[in-house]
Amino acid sequence: MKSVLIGVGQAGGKVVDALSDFDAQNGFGAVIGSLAVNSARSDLQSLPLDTVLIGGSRVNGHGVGGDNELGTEVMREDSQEVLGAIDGRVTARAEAIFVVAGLGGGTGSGGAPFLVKELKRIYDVPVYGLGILPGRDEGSLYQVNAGRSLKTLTREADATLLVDNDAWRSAGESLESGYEAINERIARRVGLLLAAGEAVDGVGESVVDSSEVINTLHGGGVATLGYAAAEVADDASANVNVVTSTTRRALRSGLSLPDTTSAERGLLVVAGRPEVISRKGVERARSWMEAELDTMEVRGGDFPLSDGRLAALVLLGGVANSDRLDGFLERARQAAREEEEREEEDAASAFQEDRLDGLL
Ligand SMILES: Nc1nc2c(ncn2[C@@H]2O[C@H](COP(=O)(O)OP(=O)(O)OP(=O)(O)O)[C@@H](O)[C@H]2O)c(=O)[nH]1
Repeated sequence: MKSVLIGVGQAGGKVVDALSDFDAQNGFGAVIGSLAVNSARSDLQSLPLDTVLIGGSRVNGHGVGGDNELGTEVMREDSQEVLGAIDGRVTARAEAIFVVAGLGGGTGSGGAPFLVKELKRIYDVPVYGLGILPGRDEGSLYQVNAGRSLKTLTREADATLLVDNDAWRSAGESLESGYEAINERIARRVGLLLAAGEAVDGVGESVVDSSEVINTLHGGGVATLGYAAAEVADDASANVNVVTSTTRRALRSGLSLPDTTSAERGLLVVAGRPEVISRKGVERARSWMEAELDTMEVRGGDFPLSDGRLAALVLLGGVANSDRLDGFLERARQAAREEEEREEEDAASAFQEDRLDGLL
């Protein structure tokens, strides 16, 4: 799926960089344009991408410090410049635009939904959000910001693909030190999804194409992506169980939004050498996904690759049930309540002090 990637904020820029790099290194050609937008100059300087600095007159290149309302404001004020920079990149070849952001910060969480809305007014191609949810140990400001941002992003975007920052982190890997590794995993998985149907090695029997990705995301809401890979035998007939068990792992333990148990639509992409992909395995895996997700709409297709391993990539659109998402929303609500209580206490104590001042 020929895509233009726009990163907003620090995480957004780094993930777009990792994705563009993955696509270029593999020669897929699915990423046809990229741009990083931020209110922090230093974050932009370290990226090998075209960049736009926003909010210069407000925050002087220092970022918005987690203030997501300010993040929206600076994007609104400088939106013409951002849209101008995007304009030349969304050519007639573009099939989708992805706006990528960490939803817990200020610039990305506040700026991304506003930018999505503007892009949707201008372009006919779908505009998707790729949102990174804060891990469960991140502070309450991150949870509150992400809760608010998720609500607007899912309303504005054609679909919002969520990656929970705890999902693709290895055991023992701290979040800070693990960003690079997490970004590489995001790049590999999302990069393969975008590349499915693009530059492929050889001709498969039923090659997936971009319209299947678009149809799976069509209808909006939250989407999640799962991935697992395994070694394969050289003969497809010996790989029925490899396809089914890899698909099961992708869905049960490889999702970007873990513990998703039902969705409106699904897509199974099996990547590997065409001669080792078992058709029977793909059909069984697809039926299993339909039963597992409680939907009749699971598409399927191959992604011929010369890679020695076989990978299953599952995309779920219109996520209906996810314990992880529910857990996050509860954390965000709780953090918002605590923030409100703190604000009320601050206001009350200021009032008491004012009264005392007046009496003295
Ligand atoms: N996966 C991943 N998450 C990141 C990365 N950098 C930051 N995050 C997450 O993104 C959220 C913070 O968003 P940032 O992108 O740093 O913030 P920002 O949008 O630049 O906003 P301000 O810094 O407030 O101006 C937190 O939940 C972080 O855990 C990264 O490189 N990869």
